[in-house]
Amino acid sequence: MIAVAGAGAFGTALAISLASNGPVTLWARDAAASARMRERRETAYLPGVTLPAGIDITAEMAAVALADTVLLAMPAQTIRGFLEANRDALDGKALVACCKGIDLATLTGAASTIGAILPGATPAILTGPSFAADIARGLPTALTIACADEGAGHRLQRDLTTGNLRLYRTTDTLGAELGGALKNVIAIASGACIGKGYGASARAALMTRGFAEMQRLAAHLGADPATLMGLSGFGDLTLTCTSDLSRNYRFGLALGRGEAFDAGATVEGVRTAEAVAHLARREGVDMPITTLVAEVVGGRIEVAAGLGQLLSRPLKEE
Ligand SMILES: NC(=O)C1=CN([C@@H]2O[C@H](COP(=O)(O)OP(=O)(O)OC[C@H]3O[C@@H](n4cnc5c(N)ncnc54)[C@H](O)[C@@H]3O)[C@@H](O)[C@H]2O)C=CC1
Ligand SMILES: O=C(CO)COP(=O)(O)O
Repeated sequence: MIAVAGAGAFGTALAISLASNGPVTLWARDAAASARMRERRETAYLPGVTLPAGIDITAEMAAVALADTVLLAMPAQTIRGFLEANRDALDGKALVACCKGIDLATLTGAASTIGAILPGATPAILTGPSFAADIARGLPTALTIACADEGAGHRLQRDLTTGNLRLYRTTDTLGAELGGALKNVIAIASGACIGKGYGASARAALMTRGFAEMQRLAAHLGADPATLMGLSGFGDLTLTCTSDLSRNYRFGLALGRGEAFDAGATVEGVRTAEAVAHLARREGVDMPITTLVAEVVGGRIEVAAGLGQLLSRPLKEE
């Protein structure tokens, strides 16, 4: 039995896709929102999409406790608190983190966070190029399922593959969680680049050098370089840095244009930029683009001055 915890855009989209395989429980933390979704079979997160009958929408954690696999589809900064608050319901299960960010307090990704809080659980990561709006409409994509336990990884790959989601398997949870988190920061930089009017050539250069620093940090921390080259790294970076459907990219666009952005939107790259800037400094890894994004979103430097700093760095080998 599968449950999805978090009934925002992504959790609901995943539940819709999984419901084509069998019954799914979708847990929303807000009881009133849960009741509304159950009654109307729709959500403001996915306009125009009807929730299939196979999704059981609930605000009861007891319903989640019945599942053997729980997908965690909430913002990265909330995962730790959620796990701590629901230890009894979640321990011993396969917990598949679907968030893309680094925890600001611990500077770790979700698989490490799960392992630290619930030693009896099996941590896994589901990540890769996948806009909720696409998945909810049944459009196809391919994702990475990462689980250090090979047997559990095979089971998750089988159980979470659907008619529109093709899953590739790896045991490298570190590489998978880093790819998904780090690309959001580069997506903000890409949006700011376009918003400022620097053009597509500059964006391609930023994406490429951004990818170089993603790979540098991942290799330093012990991830498999091949993971970064796959769906969770290169694949998602490409999508998020080039599409208006990405909130991180659109947030960057607004920054570049000097416009305000929806304060309630989930823009993972903001806090992850700050977390990764700390991590890079602590580990002695050179990450100039991520560090500048942290400075820009923290309001300590303007986009134009940031680009000036990048261009005036000492010349080096590629
Ligand atoms: N929307 C998308 O296209 C995709 C999103 N993701 C990732 O999924 C994660 C969630 O994003 P979205 O669903 O898009 O965000 P969202 O803003 O649409 O929804 C967030 C959901 O998390 C819930 N939530 C917030 N704080 C919580 C807490 N403390 N405890 C429990 N639940 C809490 C909210 O009530 C809401 O239902 C993010 O890490 C994002 O990077 C990954 C792939 C695609
Ligand atoms: O991760 C995503 C697509 O794979 C979603 O990107 P945003 O969070 O920037 O909207």
